[in-house]
Amino acid sequence: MSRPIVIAPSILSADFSRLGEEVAAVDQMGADWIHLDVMDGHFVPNITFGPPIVKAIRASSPKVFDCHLMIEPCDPYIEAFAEAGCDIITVHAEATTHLDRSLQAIKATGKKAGVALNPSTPESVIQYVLDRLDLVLLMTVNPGFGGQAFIPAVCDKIARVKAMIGDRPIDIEVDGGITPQTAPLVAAAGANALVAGSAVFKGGTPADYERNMAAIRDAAFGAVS
Ligand SMILES: O=C(CO)[C@@H](O)[C@H](O)COP(=O)(O)O
Repeated sequence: MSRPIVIAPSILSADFSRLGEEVAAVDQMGADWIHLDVMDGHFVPNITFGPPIVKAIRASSPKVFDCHLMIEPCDPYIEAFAEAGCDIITVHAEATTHLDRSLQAIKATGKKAGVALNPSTPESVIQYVLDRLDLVLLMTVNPGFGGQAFIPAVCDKIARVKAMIGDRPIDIEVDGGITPQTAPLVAAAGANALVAGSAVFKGGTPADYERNMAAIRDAAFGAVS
């Protein structure tokens, strides 16, 4: 059975000087999840924020906090992100030698577990951990920055991952270059959770966010209904 379409604004494109307000605005304007991009300047060439910021914005929205850890190592920080209020914690397969152990560590906190794959990483790396997963995040850009161009070759991988997971209740999330133009491609291939940063926050007002999220959602629905 198909999973519901989820729109997850990436706060990487929000105004960081008003982060709490920005999170509340996308929540009230239709976001299903809030996507948190955690970058370490080592696994990816950019640095964002850590558990104290997550904790500080937790009160701004009751929605699912969907935490994408672009950090290496990841295991030493899982508990801190769980305690800060993340609901889903996703680690990169490329950032952990022992993926199964990292997923067990997430599950031990009581949170949902996800694995992210860079565009060039084959989907076979998740074959033996499928039963530990709540979410597979397929990067549609190379991680590190917002505003990059969508990589269409990932659509084939989305379809292959959908076939691999079968009836398991696992969300397929995509992240990078998602717009009303690319949303139908990923939704038709089998993705149901769509992360978007620049395409949601462009314009800069809550009314823009509402319109931008609705455009992405409508485009994705149009491809699957
Ligand atoms: O994880 C990342 C980048 O590494 C993303 O979440 C970006 O923040 C998406 O930004 P857009 O491509 O939608 O602008």
